[in-house]
Amino acid sequence: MSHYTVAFAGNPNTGKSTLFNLLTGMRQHTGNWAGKTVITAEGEFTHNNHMYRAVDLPGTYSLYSNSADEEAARDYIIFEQPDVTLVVLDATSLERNLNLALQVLEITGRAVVCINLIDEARRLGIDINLKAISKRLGVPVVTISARNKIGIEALLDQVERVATGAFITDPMRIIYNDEIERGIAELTPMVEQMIGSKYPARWIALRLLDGDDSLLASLKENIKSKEIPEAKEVIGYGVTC
Ligand SMILES: Nc1nc2c(ncn2[C@@H]2O[C@H](COP(=O)(O)OP(=O)(O)OP(=O)(O)O)[C@@H](O)[C@H]2O)c(=O)[nH]1
Ligand SMILES: [Mg+2]
Repeated sequence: MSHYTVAFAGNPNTGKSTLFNLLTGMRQHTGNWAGKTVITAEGEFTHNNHMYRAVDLPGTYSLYSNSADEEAARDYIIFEQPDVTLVVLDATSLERNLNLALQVLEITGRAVVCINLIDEARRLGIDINLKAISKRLGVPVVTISARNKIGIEALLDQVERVATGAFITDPMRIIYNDEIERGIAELTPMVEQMIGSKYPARWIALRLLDGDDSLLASLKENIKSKEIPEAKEVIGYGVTC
């Protein structure tokens, strides 16, 4: 039996813990207000003879180090490198929710996008073009209702395909303006040299250009490389975004 780790990421209140509880049989606190999951919870489930460790991350609007929750979710995805990051989106506010999905895809292609609350979207007459979204994002996209237990098997099939490598993803990557891209192109090889190729160098370079010294502090803590410089040595090196 293979073992995989699946991390649940998403905006607050998108039903991550509802799905987590359904799959693991656990009782993570759920409810209709944001910020309930403050501590990362872990549980287990099986699907098609594979065993999964599920990790319920705190809900975040971004991975830009604006809060302890964002730092925790960001660090888990970067340093723990789950086999699959399951991005849970609210079908009734896709535009806002997709922002986080794009950020996750900049860090890892080992992702599945799960559009939850499809029952609510249907009630509101929202029509979602699943094929188009999936093609654009380059990873499997599935609609579910965690509360009504709809679409769960199909979701787990896609998680399995990404976990086992049966689905080779082609994650959408944002191309920034020339100045930022030049900064990224200069910094990325330096980042790779500092921390090796195991980590998402392009994304880290982008964040360093943006002055994200919390990320630099996490790199220092998680990667015991003497080559990681002080924040002030890197930040201010490139363009101001
Ligand atoms: N209509 C509908 N409501 C849902 C569905 N899934 C979850 N909910 C509701 O959405 C609310 C938020 O669910 P949670 O599971 O707590 O959301 P969360 O993403 O863990 O929230 P945070 O921990 O704050 O990030 C709860 O009231 C759930 O009952 C669904 O498929 N349909
Ligand atoms: Mg939660």
